[in-house]
Amino acid sequence: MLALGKLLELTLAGHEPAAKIQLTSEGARLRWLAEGALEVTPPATADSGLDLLLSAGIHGNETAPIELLERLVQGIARGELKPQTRILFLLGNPEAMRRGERYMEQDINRLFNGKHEQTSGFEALRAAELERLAATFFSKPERTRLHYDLHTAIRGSKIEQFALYPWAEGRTHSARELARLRAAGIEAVLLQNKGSITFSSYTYAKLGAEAFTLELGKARPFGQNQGVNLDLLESRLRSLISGEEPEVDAALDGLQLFAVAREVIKRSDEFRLHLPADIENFSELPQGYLLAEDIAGTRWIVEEADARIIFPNPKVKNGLRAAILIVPGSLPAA
Ligand SMILES: O=C(O)CCC(=O)N[C@@H](CCC(=O)O)C(=O)O
Ligand SMILES: [Zn+2]
Repeated sequence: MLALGKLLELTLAGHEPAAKIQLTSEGARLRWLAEGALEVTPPATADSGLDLLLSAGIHGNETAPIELLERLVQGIARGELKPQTRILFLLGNPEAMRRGERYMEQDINRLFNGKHEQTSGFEALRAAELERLAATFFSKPERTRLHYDLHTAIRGSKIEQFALYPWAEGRTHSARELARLRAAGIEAVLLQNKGSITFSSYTYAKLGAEAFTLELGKARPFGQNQGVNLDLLESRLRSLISGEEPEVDAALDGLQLFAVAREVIKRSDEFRLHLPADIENFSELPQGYLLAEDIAGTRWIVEEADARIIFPNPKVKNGLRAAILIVPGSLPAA
């Protein structure tokens, strides 16, 4: 196997490879761009016109998606997986990956869309670098741009694999992309209705990519991901990469759609979230339920019918999202 196929090993060891460019026997080019960043260019005669950004490890302890990207990189480096797409593999937060932590000082996934300019430190620099790498990768005109930012969640979930679809002014959510996700095993999609500071929001809003955060199960350490079944996603990614994607059924085939009702923002150290510690994502909350309390008598009461909760986390820093209240959603009529 080509040495650059060991992207995860290189990244965990903090090693810069001596040879930055290697070619597979079929003529695909692997180029190491920076720590945790590998670009794959197919032979010109086999280029389908798709630019595919696959990122994982934006949160360092979310290892199942990192292991998935590792299998894809190794498949390409061994010549088993023959790319017909340009691909950028990004391992988001190498230092946090080495330590098995979600982040070191700051959550990188709250530092995009310019947020990194308002702060300093390792993660701010890395967010700026990730934006640069993505912007350069997606700078070629007249190509199709697709970004999957792969994550696992802190807690269990009533819906195991789901996606968050960013929002941007003047753009509509694509039914075809939703069908593609459904075919990859995604069971539900949360349609965002305002801009955000996550990586997928950046590539969607600023770089014109179709972009998604994918939540693929519960976060566990390296080597302990037997409970996270990524077979369907991996098989669809392989077929996308090799230019053999099966026809995507236009029907969404049971895909559940949700909309954001409200983001619960933690304002102070007095913030209290009134949920059991082991509550699962997508748990339903009754109308009238006192969800949270914060400084100066602020009370978050569930007013929406059929509301559910995702990503409840009272430990986030003040000013950040401590939960999302969601309701059933739909695509606007075509
Ligand atoms: O389990 C949790 O509470 C968080 C899981 C996670 O890291 N989710 C992403 C979602 C990103 C998005 O909103 O698109 C995050 O919080 O960064
Ligand atoms: Zn994550």
